[in-house]
Amino acid sequence: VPIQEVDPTVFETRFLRKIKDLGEGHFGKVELCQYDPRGDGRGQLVAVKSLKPESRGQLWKEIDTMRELYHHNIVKYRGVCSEEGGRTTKLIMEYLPAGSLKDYLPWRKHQTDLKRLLHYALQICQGMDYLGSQRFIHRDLAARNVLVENESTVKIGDFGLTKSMKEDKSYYTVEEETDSPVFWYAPECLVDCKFYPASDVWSFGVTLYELLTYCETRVRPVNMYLNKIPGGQMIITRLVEVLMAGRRLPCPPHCPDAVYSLMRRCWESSPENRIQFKDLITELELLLDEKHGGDGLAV
Ligand SMILES: CCCn1cc(-c2nc(Nc3ccc(C(=O)NC)cc3)nc3[nH]ccc23)cn1
Repeated sequence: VPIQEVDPTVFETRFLRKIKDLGEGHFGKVELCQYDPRGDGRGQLVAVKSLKPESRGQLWKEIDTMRELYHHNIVKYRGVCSEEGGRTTKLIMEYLPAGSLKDYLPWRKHQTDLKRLLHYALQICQGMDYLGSQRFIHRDLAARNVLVENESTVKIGDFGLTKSMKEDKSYYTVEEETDSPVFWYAPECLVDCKFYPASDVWSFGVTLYELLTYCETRVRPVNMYLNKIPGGQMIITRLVEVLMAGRRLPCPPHCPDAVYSLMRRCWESSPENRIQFKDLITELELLLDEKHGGDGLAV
């Protein structure tokens, strides 16, 4: 009898055992499951993403996106699990035990020095530079979407809003208005609903701010912008006014000037003036480079 060829990317519902919820969003949810086809309790742990039925079409776009991405700093696609008749499909990914930067950093503040924060920043840029090279725009880069594999490796862990640019376009125009992460959005996204690769650089700048503040909720972007908006009533137009007036998130406590100036170069008003991921990689490597005796990090 010919050996039965098993496609390792096809997961059967009957062997998926739910262990706990990992994350919830407007999209749906991500659960920790054990995939145990042998039934010996030694199956692998996987992260399983399922969407609310109305956004099921979106999940297939996310699956097709993840299938094509291979990079050390992008969470690995494992496969799909289709319930009976493909009514509900689930995306199977590698499970990262330490959770997102938002789960991890506040608890590990004292074991995470500036050098390690910048190493995380470098890895995020490497993942994003690769994503851009595949002509994808992420549109939701934030600390909550960066997962921690271990204390030396982080990966971009969610592609729910990622879009590929049409061949003739150099940006993506938002059709549906989902409850968007406006505090990570560049002005052109808020005003014109246009997303350039440079829009992801803006979001990286906000993510770098989150890193340097260890994702402390007291100083998280929404609080910092809200107290800049008169009356605290947050309307997108108020946020746009604050940004158009040149206001930006403040330099985090103990953040070296060299690092804050990188953030500011991510927050140039016009997309074409912003630093690019490949240059952020160079700058971060310089700051991290021993040869410079870390003098670039003089606070
Ligand atoms: C980012 C928004 C969507 N999302 C993705 C995930 C996810 N989480 C994890 N691991 C994880 C998460 C949380 C915790 C925890 O203890 N929290 C208090 C521990 C481990 N591995 C993943 N692989 C692929 C996706 C994914 C969770 N939410």
